[in-house]
Amino acid sequence: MTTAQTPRYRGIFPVVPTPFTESGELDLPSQKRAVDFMIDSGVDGLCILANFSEQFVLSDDEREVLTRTILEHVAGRVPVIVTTTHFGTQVCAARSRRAQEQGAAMLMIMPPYHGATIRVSEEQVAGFFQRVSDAVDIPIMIQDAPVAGTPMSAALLARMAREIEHVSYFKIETAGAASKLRDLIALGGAAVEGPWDGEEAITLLPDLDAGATGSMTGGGFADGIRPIIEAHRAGRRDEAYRLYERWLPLINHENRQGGILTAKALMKAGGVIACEAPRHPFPPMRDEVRQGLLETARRLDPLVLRWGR
Ligand SMILES: N[C@@H](CC=O)C(=O)O
Repeated sequence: MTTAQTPRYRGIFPVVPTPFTESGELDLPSQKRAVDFMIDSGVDGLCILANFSEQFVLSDDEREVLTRTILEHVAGRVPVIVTTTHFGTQVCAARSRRAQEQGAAMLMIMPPYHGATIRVSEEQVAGFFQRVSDAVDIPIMIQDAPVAGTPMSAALLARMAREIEHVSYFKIETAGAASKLRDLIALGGAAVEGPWDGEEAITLLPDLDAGATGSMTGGGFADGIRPIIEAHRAGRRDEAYRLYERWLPLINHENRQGGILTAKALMKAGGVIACEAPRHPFPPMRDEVRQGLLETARRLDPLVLRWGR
């Protein structure tokens, strides 16, 4: 049995952004360069089709193209988590099965939600994950994110970890993430193979102190965040703290200012991708926000600003 001491995956698994052309088409050459840059920046793995990949503006056909293109291009260099969130259990199970066939290492899934008000009970949430788990043979990461508007208690998450075969990783992005990670680890024990955090690493240090073994960050500067995780893992807490202090302005900018478009703005500035535009109706990044982002990033000399030059 896999135990919490020997997780299959740990470390930094940033979200891969989805580059579009100015006219809003998928830009696959830029997509491949984004992936190559991210691997060069030192990721332990990648996550595709997440919210920071703008998954909500992609068609089903485009999801298929992106998954195939990225997994073929990565070609096993690092493990890839594929997000398969959908409200419908059958759709999510089919998406998940397909992602597994294409080579996904893990699936990331939010609980079922639709719009601002359509939600289901805890029992239905557990039943949803049970059926999706029954359809696959790879680990499932439950994404506990405010965007789903579905509060899941640590007790519910721990119960699903214990009772549902492939539910074993948890990305906790809610307020008070560190306390929730502590509760989840205490309640779930070895069934919680991967207690992770997200939210662009804005709560990374408290979450690592709480026992997080992985972090799903933004895609632009793993070369800055990975050393924090490694220093902490090696017990060099002062060094982890110093590094976190150094990178926190950029992490904070992504979490609170640049948001979903941050990685693409950095990659465009560094010559990694051709265009940073989002897809309509998502608004482009304001010039002042981009200026602040780039000024903050230049102080740190991240690889992203040098990789394509
Ligand atoms: N990092 C998360 C953000 C949560 O909504 C993601 O991209 O899905």
